Amino acid sequence: MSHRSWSDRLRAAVSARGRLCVGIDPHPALLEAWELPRSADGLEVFAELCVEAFVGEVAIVKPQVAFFEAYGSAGYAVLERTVSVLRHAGTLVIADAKRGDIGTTMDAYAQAWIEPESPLSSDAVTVSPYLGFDSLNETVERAVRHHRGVFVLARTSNAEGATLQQATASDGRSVAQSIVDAAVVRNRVDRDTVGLVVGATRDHGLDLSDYVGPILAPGLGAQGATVADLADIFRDCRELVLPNSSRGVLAAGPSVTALRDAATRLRDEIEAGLA
Ligand SMILES: O=C(O)c1cc(=O)[nH]c(=O)n1[C@@H]1O[C@H](COP(=O)(O)O)[C@@H](O)[C@H]1O
Repeated sequence: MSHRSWSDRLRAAVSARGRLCVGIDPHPALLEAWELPRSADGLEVFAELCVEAFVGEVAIVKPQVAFFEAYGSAGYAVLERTVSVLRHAGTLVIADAKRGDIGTTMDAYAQAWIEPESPLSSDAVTVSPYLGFDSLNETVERAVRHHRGVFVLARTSNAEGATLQQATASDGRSVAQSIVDAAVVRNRVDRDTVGLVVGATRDHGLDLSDYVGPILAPGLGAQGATVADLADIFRDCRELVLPNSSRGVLAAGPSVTALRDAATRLRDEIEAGLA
C-alpha cells in the first residue's frame, strides 16, 4: 500500500471517491448527542461508527488528534486503532496534529505520525510552519522517504489567523504567501509532498498560480463555508482541493446510515460544484 507514492495514492483515491475529507472530531457535545459516555470507551464507539460510515465512500478521513489526546493514553490507543483500521480498509488518513517545533524536535513528531513502524503512522499529518518553513525540512524529507504527505498551515479558516498570516514580511509578501512560495519550491522536487492548508471561510488573498499540490480546505458546514464558496475561492486551482467538514457531517450521527448519507451527499455536492 504505502510503497506507491503519496501523490499516486492521493490522486487515485480522489478520482475514485471524490475530494471530500471528513473529520473525526469527537467533541464532548457530540459524544453527548450520540448518547455516548465522555470517556475513552465513548470515543471508541464514536470512532467505530465513523469508520463504518465512511470507509469505501470517501477518499480521506482526518481524525482531529486533540479530541483523542484529551483522554490521555487511552485516547491515543483508540486513535491508533482508528488510524490503522481506516488505512487497512484503503481510506487515506490525515492525522490532524498540527505539530510545529524546532527541526530536531519536529523530526521526532514526524517519526510518530509518518514513520511506517509507528503505531500512529498516517498517510499525512498537519504541521505548523510558524517556527520557520525550514524547521519542517527533516519532516518533509521523512515524508518523501516513506511516501507520505505533510499539510502546512498557510491561511487558516479562523478569524484570529489574519494578524499573523497576513502580516507583511520584510520582502513585501504576506507571511502566508511566503509559506505558499516555499511549498512551490519544495514540490518541484517531489510533487504533492507539501500540501497547504487554506481555509474555505474567506477569500485567501493568495497567489496559488504556481502551486502544484493538494490544498486541505477546512471550514465547510459548521464554520459557515459552502460549496459555492469553495468554487469561488479556489476557482483557479480546483483539482486537488480537499474540502474538509467535521461537525457538519458528524451532526447526522449516531446512525451509520445517516452519517454515510450526509458524507456522500456532501461528497457529490462538492464534485458537482468543483467540476
Ligand atoms: O488543519 C485543519 O484541519 C484545520 C485548519 C484550519 O485552518 N481550520 C480548521 O478548522 N482546521 C480543522 O478542521 C476541522 C474543522 O472542523 P469543523 O469546523 O467541525 O468542520 C477541525 O478539526 C479543525 O481543527
